[in-house]
Amino acid sequence: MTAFPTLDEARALDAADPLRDRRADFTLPEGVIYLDGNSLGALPRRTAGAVADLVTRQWGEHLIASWNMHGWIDAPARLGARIATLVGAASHEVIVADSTSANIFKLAVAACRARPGRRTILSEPGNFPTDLYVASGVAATVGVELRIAAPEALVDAIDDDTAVVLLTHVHYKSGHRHDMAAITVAAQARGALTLWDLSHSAGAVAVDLNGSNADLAVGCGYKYLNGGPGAPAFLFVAERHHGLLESPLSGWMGHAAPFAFDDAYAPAPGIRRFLCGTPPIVAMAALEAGIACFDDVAMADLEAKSAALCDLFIAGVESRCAGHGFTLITPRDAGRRGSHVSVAHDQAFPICQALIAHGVVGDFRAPDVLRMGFTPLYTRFEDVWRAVEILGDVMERRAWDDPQFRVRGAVT
Ligand SMILES: Cc1ncc(COP(=O)(O)O)c(C=O)c1O
Ligand SMILES: Nc1c(O)cccc1C(=O)C[C@H](N)C(=O)O
Repeated sequence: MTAFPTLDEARALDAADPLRDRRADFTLPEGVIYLDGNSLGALPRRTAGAVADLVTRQWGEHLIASWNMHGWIDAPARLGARIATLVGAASHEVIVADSTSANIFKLAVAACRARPGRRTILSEPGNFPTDLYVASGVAATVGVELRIAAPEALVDAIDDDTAVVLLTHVHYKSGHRHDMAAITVAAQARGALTLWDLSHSAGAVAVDLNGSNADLAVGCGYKYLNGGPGAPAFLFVAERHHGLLESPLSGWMGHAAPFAFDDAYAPAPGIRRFLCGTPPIVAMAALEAGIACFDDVAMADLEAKSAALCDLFIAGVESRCAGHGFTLITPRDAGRRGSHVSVAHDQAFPICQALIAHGVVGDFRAPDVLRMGFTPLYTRFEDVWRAVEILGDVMERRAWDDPQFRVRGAVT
């Protein structure tokens, strides 16, 4: 077990952190330790100005001319190119569009149709619900079956009937990170395609889609990319599949020449064919501001800080909170996890609520998981240290054992 440092030692880690100045790019409320950036990223300082400029000057003054004048029409590809640098893709392989759920649908249908005769989509139990729900919808749409295999049995479950392997790279609950390269090799050896959900990886850990020879990927804009609630998502299609895979949502923005207004659909030659309708430009402006927070950030620094923050929290729970019934469910090996740490506890819900009341915002995931997200751009080592102290205090005083902390809202 790594030793838990003193507060001064945690502060020394912050002083030596190459990303220490990045926190100033965000608005974080006073007195709150925000450990939920893996669900909703914090507000970048530049976002309000960027959105205000878009609304008042671009929309308000330049109106429809802004599609050309302010590059609105290019926003999906421009933002995609920026995200590409965070996930190890080429700039023309990523585009911003729709929601993660809708993008899973588009790419999974396209993948199944690109593997005719194959009868299964393979995923894992406990994958993020939307991935499984959309996969069953895709299965019904294209006439295949959704097959579920436990993580340790996944590779062996890939066979000549598998059209696509749909996995979340970093598991939303446990934080477990799949070996993208190894699973991709195994899938491709059997002729299957891989579709990775990067919602909990992009902007949190180093992702190397092309280094892993991945086929397809999707991811969220509102978590580590800081695009704001409901931000548009992104999708990746490896260049070798461009021109071969077709979107089932053949909207006009994915047409080769949208402004030719032809009756017949002809898909754009590259990644743009995976657009459907008009991009949400106001939300795009917020996402662009969020992604700009990664300018000049080395992915290696991000990955190293994520690992160190998670290690610190694990060490803290296991020393300061020992004997209080927590079970670590996140891998200890930094290479096998993302940027959040989860512990199981039979009172996880009220403990989470008590922590929030004491200024530490993490989240609860049913049935018994307390999840803490460590966003490398703005979480300090001191924050993790204090969060552990407060958790220890909440447990010692049984502060969680209060009826007010058992009240559940619609969103947990
Ligand atoms: C792994 C994963 N995929 C997808 C989503 C969400 O998709 P959507 O933005 O379509 O709601 C989330 C979080 O909500 C997630 O954790
Ligand atoms: N997308 C969310 C929402 O609309 C409301 C509340 C939470 C979310 C989330 O993003 C949940 C998140 N994907 C998770 O990993 O649990």
